[in-house]
Amino acid sequence: MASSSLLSSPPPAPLCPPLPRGAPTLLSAANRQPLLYSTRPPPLARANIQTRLHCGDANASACNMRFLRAGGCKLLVGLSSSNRERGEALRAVGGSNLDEGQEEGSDEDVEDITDDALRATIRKSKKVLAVQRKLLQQIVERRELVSSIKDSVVNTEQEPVSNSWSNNSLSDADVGGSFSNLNIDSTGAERHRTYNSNNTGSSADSFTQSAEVGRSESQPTTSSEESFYVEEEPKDGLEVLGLLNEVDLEIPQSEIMAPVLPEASESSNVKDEKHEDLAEAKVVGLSEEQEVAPDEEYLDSPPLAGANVMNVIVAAAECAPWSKTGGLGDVVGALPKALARRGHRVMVVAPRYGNYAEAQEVGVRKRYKVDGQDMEVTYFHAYIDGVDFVFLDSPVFRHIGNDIYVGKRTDILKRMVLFCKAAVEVCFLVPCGGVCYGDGNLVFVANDWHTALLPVYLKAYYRDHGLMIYARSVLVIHNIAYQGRGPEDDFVFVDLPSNYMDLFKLCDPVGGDHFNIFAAGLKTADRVVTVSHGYSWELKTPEGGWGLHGIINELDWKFQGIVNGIDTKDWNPKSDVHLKSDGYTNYSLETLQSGKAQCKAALQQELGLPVRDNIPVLAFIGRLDHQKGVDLIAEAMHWIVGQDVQLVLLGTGRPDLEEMLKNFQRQHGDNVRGWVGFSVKMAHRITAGADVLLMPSRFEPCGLNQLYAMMYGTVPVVHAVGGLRDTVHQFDPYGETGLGWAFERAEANRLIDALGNCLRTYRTYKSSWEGLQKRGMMQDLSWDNAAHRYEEILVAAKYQW
Ligand SMILES: Nc1ncnc2c1ncn2[C@@H]1O[C@H](COP(=O)(O)OP(=O)(O)O[C@H]2O[C@H](CO)[C@@H](O)[C@H](O)[C@H]2O)[C@@H](O)[C@H]1O
Repeated sequence: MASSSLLSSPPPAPLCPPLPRGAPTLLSAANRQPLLYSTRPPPLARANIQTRLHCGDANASACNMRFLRAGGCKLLVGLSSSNRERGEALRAVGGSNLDEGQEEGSDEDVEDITDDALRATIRKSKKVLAVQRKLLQQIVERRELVSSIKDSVVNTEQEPVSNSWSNNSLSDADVGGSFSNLNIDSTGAERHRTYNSNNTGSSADSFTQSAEVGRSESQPTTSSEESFYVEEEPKDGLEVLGLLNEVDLEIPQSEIMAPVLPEASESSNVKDEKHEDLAEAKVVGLSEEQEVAPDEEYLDSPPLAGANVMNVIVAAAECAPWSKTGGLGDVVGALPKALARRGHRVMVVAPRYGNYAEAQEVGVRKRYKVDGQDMEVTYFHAYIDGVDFVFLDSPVFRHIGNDIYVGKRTDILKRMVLFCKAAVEVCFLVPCGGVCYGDGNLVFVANDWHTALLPVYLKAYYRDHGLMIYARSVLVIHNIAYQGRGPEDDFVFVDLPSNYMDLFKLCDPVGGDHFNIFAAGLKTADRVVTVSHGYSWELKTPEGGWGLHGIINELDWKFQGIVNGIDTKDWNPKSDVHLKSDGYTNYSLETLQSGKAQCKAALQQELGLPVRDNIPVLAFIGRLDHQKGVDLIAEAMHWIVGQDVQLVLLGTGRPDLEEMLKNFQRQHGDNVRGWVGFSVKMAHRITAGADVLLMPSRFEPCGLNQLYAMMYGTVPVVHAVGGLRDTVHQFDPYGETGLGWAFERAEANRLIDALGNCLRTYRTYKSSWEGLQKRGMMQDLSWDNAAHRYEEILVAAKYQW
């Protein structure tokens, strides 16, 4: 067994010298301020990060402190001289987190600072307390409402004639329906909670939910126990106020414990404060003069990860919108934002393939050895939608653009070696918002074979040496067909001790004895995820596991499927930026018929097809390769062109398939368009303008296009495999249920059967068609559900030893 040979071998020397924990090692070129890390992982993200600043330049220091305050840090301010300007600068940052640590500053300065700091802290605390008070009020009001509802129900049963409900025109649905309870999907998994904002006041469920906001998880929901909370209020209040009176201005617990994200914009700050406030909501008694009008904005905060808040670093070869060749880029561009919305501190690390306007150089440089050559990496950073995007710049990545996997096998391998070596250290090197992530409470999320070396490096360079022992790794399988296979000699490139070779060795009928990067990553990661339930099952079969099924079966205990979500900001017909010109229009469920008809006409016009509203427009979007089954469409072409339909294909990939697309257009110019290329704009426009999306994929780990299609009222016809089986439920004309057509075998005649039924429904059964469209659009396909599932995996990894 690979693992036993690893254990019996002497620990290999670290190839990249690890950074000693707790040492002030990292200097940002811009600021050159040593950053100290906490030596124990805090219970919550960044709970006890301390940073010591030496204030040379007043404005720079103030600026740094803004960052640090936004990052929830406790500042220990070292004053190197006293002057008015510096005092002003310090006041400008609010100073609520200022601490002692005056090395040479005058008492006057310090008093000013501490006064301001005290005032700011009190102001902030008042705001927090006001929100908490409002929450309690809501709890009480809703409890009263619920008990009055219960009374009414009892009265109804006792006095059927004088029914108080009928007076209020409230049905049963009104009582429990404002909060749609946990939706259970076909696998029995919890899907989502949704609130009906118009009706929260009358919902028992919404009452429970609101009450939970102000409680720790273990706290019960019965009314007697709720009153227990109320009785506890004064004690909490005293605790909070006591904190304010402490001379050394320790940060109030509410600030320390809350997940806080670095400052980027006003709006994100407001959101962060909301998180703080609600996460730590405890009720305190306030005197009249202490009362502050609660800010309504604080109250509609999304659910938090609570005590599960972690530091998460997502590493991937591509990240939309900066780099994307397919679904991996989409996932890496969107999932981190959903995790950040839950309160985690989240970073995405990706190579910098071009000049990205949003990202600024952070001034840190580091050299790594790859194949005996020194390669320098510089780091660029942008903070967007609550996520730190860190791009690694090196000549080997530069100017690749979207041709991410260009070059020889060994060139790609070396790029990924460099990327993974640098990515595993990014938590020490890049001061996001002024503070590095550090290695406490940290989990890396690696994606596909390109970053499967990251869990291996984490182990070989660090954990085997007693370093980064609290950091964990999760590996996500987006597509097992690409594994980073090569001859065993490739091992020299990955720069690992020889006893690690066992992890990479694989023998299968396809590759014989070979070197396999995905295999090593799967064995080393603390948890493994794949992107749908269907695919998680298929991966364990010889047909679906592509040689890795044996390993996947062995690691079943740490393996799970989570269906991808979609970025509902990017892919939303209501707001899609690509539908704002050239005759296209945004539309919603309410304007579906007119909006979609307009988009269809605009698409036909843009592609030079006859503009006809009664002809069904079929579409295919995807990589042109064996996986996507575009050749099945080719086989069915003779039938398709006889159906009075229009067909639009957008794709790039294998040259022979690209040529095939061009030929389709040449041969059937009146009805078929084959667009060879990669165009995000066209992908959006086709999704909006088409009536039907074809996805005859031979295998499909999850598939995003069918999800996008359903969001846009475009009905999918798919091969029932992997994530397509999970997400496209077969239309049942009798029950008027289902979302599209899913055929059982990847064969042209099956595709023809399914498409035939689909076209018949489109032409003959208009109301059924509309039902299909609407059911698709009404689903909650957002990443928020999946992010919750990922969070469970991250926490499981955290407690994995
Ligand atoms: N020519 C073109 N022009 C513009 N856009 C194009 C395009 N070709 C493809 N795209 C876009 O690329 C994405 C493709 O995503 P998919 O999930 O369908 O497939 P992919 O196989 O790349 O992803 C892999 O990873 C994802 C994420 O986990 C899994 O869903 C999937 O099953 C797995 O194969 C979509 O956003 C699509 O619009």
